[in-house]
Amino acid sequence: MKDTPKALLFDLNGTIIDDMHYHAEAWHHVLTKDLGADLTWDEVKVQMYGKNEEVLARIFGEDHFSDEEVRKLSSDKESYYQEAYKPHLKLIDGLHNFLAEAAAHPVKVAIATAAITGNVDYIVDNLGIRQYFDEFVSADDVENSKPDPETFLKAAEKLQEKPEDCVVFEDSAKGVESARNAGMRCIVITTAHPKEEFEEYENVIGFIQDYNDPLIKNFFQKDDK
Ligand SMILES: O=P(O)(O)OC[C@H]1O[C@@H](O)[C@H](O)[C@@H](O)[C@@H]1O
Repeated sequence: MKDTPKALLFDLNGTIIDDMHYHAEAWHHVLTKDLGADLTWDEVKVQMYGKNEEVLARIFGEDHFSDEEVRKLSSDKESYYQEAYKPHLKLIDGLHNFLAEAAAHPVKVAIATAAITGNVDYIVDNLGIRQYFDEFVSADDVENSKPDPETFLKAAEKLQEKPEDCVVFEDSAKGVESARNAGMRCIVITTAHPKEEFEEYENVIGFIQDYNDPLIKNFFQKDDK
């Protein structure tokens, strides 16, 4: 790849694993069945970005729930999600090879996600991939989640790299927007959203369907010369 980055920042949900459908199901259950909100499946999907407390505040208003209620609703949502997704837990095709290849190159690697630390641990430890990551930034580490740039800026800071030396891997428009706000280039994986949804983002440098794409196969080519 031209201008090989010094750091790779991976979003988690939809980017490392193809699980956004299960987040949508869990949110739909909590919001419509447990809380009785009048929201369609598509409306739930539109609201489903950022930290869990941000999702709840967007839908019900800032002070609608107490902190305790927010914690309980968030924990319910993650329990539904983890139980439903567990039988399907697997890395997106080609990612294991790409992470192993990155480990053999002078590039730092982090997970930078809107998910809570409990979900990061659940995914990373069940898949046995913790050793591939130098740092983790989750919902619990930031004041404002995506599309705010804080998640990606914090990851760059932890890795001691500049935003322009980072490449972000993302699957959602709000995530790409967050990377843009952080001044970072972005490769979009089209697991959950088609290419057309990203037209307005000039920081997108490529689209992949999975990590067997030629863009990924040739990622470190310049280094190897
Ligand atoms: O930043 P990521 O890894 O794409 O995570 C996004 C998702 O993280 C989940 O934990 C939230 O409950 C979802 O609402 C959100 O969409």
